Amino acid sequence: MIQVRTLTKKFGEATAVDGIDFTVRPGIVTGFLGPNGAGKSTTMRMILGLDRPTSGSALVNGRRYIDAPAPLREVGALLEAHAVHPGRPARDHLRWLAASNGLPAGRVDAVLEQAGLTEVAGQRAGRFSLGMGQRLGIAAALLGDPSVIVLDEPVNGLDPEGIRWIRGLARRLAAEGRTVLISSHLMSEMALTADHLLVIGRGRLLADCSTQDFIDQHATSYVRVRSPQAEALDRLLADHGLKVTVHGDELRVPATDAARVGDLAGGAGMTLHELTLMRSSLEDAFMTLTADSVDYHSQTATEGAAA
Ligand SMILES: Nc1ncnc2c1ncn2[C@@H]1O[C@H](COP(=O)(O)OP(=O)(O)OP(=O)(O)O)[C@@H](O)[C@H]1O
Repeated sequence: MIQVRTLTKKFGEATAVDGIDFTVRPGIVTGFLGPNGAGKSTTMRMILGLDRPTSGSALVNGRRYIDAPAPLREVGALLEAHAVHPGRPARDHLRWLAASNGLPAGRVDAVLEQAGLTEVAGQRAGRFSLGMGQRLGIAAALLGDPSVIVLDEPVNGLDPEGIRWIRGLARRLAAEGRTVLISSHLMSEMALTADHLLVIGRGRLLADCSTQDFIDQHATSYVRVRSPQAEALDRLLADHGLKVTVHGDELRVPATDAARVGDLAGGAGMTLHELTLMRSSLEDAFMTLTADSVDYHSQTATEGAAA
């Protein structure tokens, strides 16, 4: 597992990561979510020993990554910028990595297969599309059969098929009992991929909970009611203890009260023109949560949209 304790990183006066604490557990996919510049990459780089913490610690399986005797067997990582010699065929790139890290050559074909690159293994990496390049980066991350996998924005720039592939792979790796940490700035993508969410904004941890809890807590829902007798209906619902709010020509009641609204209106002979369950999207919930932590954000309203 990964344990991060009061981890802080300052670049001069600027604090990129501000005393965060979290634990990433095995067997599930943990999503590391935050707007641009929130501190995701810096945190991941500290986990991987590429940046030195200003204070605090980041431990992988109980020790610092740089103290691991065989790092590639312990942690497989895909960072945003990965160095691949453009003239070298994909298979040779992986062979070189395996040899220089004392890993068995047999792993190369195994990870090519896992990444769906067997057919193109002889092609030069420089000719690869973005999606194939990401697959090669992931193949390299899996070379040491690591128990911990860290992927920084793996779906960035990928087409829907590539995104679905990453999602499936992450879930398979977690189901094998591995610890999987994936960063993203896309809430909707993480909601589909991650079991657990760590939400970060301006270097601070804003949420550390299961994806389901996040949805339950942050994605609000209500029932939209329209009726030509709105005023009378408002009084009727309020008389029966329903919490009604009026927004222009619509009434809103809690999501659980849809059937009661229908029953009460029907019983009183009132006409309904609409009875719709409305959900604010998770993206809205994420933007609301991180609104104060975004460096530059547009002024457009994020009013709840229908699911
Ligand atoms: N080497 C560096 N020197 C100075 N500032 C840095 C450095 N690396 C990151 N920062 C700053 O630290 C903050 C966090 O950056 P980081 O890259 O960790 O964010 P992020 O959440 O990964 O965002 P993104 O999705 O845009 O990559 C940003 O304000 C960034 O400008």
